[in-house]
Amino acid sequence: MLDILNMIIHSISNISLWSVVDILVVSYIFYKAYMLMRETRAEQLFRGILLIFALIPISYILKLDMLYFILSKTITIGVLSIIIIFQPEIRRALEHIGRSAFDDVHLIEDDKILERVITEVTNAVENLSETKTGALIVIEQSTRLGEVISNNGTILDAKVTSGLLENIFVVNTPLHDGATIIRNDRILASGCVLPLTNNTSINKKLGTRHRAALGLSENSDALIIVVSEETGTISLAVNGRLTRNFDKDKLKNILIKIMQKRREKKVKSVEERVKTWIKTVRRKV
Ligand SMILES: Nc1ncnc2c1ncn2[C@@H]1O[C@H](COP(=O)(O)OP(=O)(O)OP(=O)(O)O)[C@@H](O)[C@H]1O
Repeated sequence: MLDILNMIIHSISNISLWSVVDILVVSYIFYKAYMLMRETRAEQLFRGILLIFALIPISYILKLDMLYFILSKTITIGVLSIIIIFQPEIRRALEHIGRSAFDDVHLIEDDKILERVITEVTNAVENLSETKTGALIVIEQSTRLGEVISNNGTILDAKVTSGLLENIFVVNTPLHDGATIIRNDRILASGCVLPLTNNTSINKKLGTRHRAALGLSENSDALIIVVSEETGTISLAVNGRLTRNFDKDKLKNILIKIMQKRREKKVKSVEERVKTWIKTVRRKV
């Protein structure tokens, strides 16, 4: 016991300033990773890994050779298995980091243009709902959806008008199947295949159109509007949540609000970055 105590005291007395910085950086990364995984199925697994990480040095210090051997091997094999099992979560986390690290390019800056685009979209949605024409409309924000578009999508690059949107979804026309994607004030592509959600708690009556909307909202910050072919119900999927029973005005207000908020967040973060940069330069001069 005295040996162990001596070893701990010796190790602590050998800690340098760089080791402290190292520990702080690693702790910060672990904290951020935990925050990203919170409330996902990876959370419990992450806790398990932390426990194993904590037990490895303890088993080493206490000379529990068998336990130490098993735990260290578990970590090596475990890391590989985690990458395979949690590929969607890891991808989402990396996209999230990428999104906050780089400037957003697909946000409508001008309020008049934003209002016009959303008015055209919501007018179309109202008419599609009245005629019970199934539709899936994606409004891109900062997550680039190029990969989704290249999945069978047909590039249109046309001005957003309610007439064109309604026309796209007319049954038995070539582009009515799949999603239509709007980038800025342009209808970028139609007939796009979206990723389906794995969420098992979604209403069993909802089919693949709604599942596709929810799936994309889990993987991006896009706003996805669904018009049900069966009931004409208007739904909106945002950030992994599907909200149903919108009318035109409610939909218009919420879309404008979310898009303006996203833009303010961007302006703020750019301002903050510039301010920090100026402060650093001043300090150095
Ligand atoms: N992965 C996908 N990406 C884009 N669109 C899809 C995808 N899967 C299905 N769809 C669209 O949804 C249509 C099928 O809708 P389905 O009836 O299964 O969905 P639903 O959620 O019950 O909607 P509705 O209430 O309109 O019937 C397809 O014809 C296609 O246009």
